[in-house]
Amino acid sequence: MSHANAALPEVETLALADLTELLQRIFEQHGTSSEVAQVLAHNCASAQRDGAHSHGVFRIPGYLSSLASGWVDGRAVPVVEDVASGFVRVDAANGFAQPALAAARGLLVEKARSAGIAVLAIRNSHHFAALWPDVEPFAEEGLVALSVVNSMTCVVPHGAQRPLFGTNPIAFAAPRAGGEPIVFDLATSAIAHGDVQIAARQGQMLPEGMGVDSLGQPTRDPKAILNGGALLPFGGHKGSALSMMVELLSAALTGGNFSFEFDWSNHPGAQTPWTGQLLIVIDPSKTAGNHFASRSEALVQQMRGVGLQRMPGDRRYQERAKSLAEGITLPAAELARLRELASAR
Ligand SMILES: NC(=O)C1=CN([C@@H]2O[C@H](COP(=O)(O)OP(=O)(O)OC[C@H]3O[C@@H](n4cnc5c(N)ncnc54)[C@H](OP(=O)(O)O)[C@@H]3O)[C@@H](O)[C@H]2O)C=CC1
Ligand SMILES: O=C(O)C1=NCCCC1
Repeated sequence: MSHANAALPEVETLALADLTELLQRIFEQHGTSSEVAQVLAHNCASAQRDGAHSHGVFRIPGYLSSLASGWVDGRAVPVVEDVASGFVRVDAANGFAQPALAAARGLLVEKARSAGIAVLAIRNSHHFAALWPDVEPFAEEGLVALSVVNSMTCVVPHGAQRPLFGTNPIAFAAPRAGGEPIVFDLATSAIAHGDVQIAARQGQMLPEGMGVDSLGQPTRDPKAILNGGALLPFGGHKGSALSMMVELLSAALTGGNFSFEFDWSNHPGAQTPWTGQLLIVIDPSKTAGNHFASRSEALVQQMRGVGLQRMPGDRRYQERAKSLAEGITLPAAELARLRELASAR
């Protein structure tokens, strides 16, 4: 279905399953195994379905240029190790983080249910996506999940002069009795790198306080941030401390790279950070019996009761419901490019 309007670019609407299948073909055509293509396509289509514009199909060119550069292995087979009662370790073998998580997921859940808590340490991995798809499914199964991943040097630690940290998101998911899981997913930078790229492409200025130029001076110009400048942490020293924690948990604890440790200069086109990821999964029945979901619901109701209009996740769930009912709308030119990429090279 396509529709045009004199003032608006032509757009096309397609079903989630069709977008997923299209993305799977793209990945397969550009050097991934069909197993990896399936996981990445599902992840990327889910982000687009939920209106995550900086981490949906926007990311496809970056995935493909990284694959073409040889920086990441699209056919990597993750190696899962059962290291201790509450710990699972995965070497992603220089592949993407999501297939590594998929390979370890069953063991992780089994351990979380038996021990009450389990930790998954992924190393040697590339994460180029939104983080909430990694935690939300655990909450749908009644578990509480927290994940962190570090990215690439582009954030100046609070009080420092030069960038060191990545944009380092933290995602959390918890079950709730009266509705969709409570989920938040936030970069520890004042703005995600992807949103700076989108603003630069659209010729828009950023709000104050997001970044600095190459001389370390505050700027609202996304191009100045991307060309030699840097981002700032959110919330000054507080976001900076959280970003430091993400580096420690995602890299030092897993055996992955810190955001400043990898050098992709010999791989022109490389865009996927080669780092690590940590997930912690908790079975709330071990401490709260059957009460956790009703207690989290009570908290949500109290928050609504004091006037909260928007919970983290509300926007995504609304976008999701709309996409599932009406289909996913993309600019027709973008969809045409995706279809070209999906056809044989
Ligand atoms: N792989 C990687 O290395 C990286 C990935 N990312 C990804 O980038 C994405 C965007 O991150 P970021 O820009 O920080 O996200 P946002 O600032 O847009 O949102 C952060 C969280 O706050 C919620 N939220 C936003 N506005 C409000 C509001 N007014 N009231 C209540 N809740 C609100 C969002 O819910 P909702 O979703 O419903 O809007 C979301 O859970 C994330 O998915 C992240 O994982 C970022 C950095 C690096
Ligand atoms: O938006 C961001 O910030 C990032 N997203 C994917 C990985 C690199 C950083």
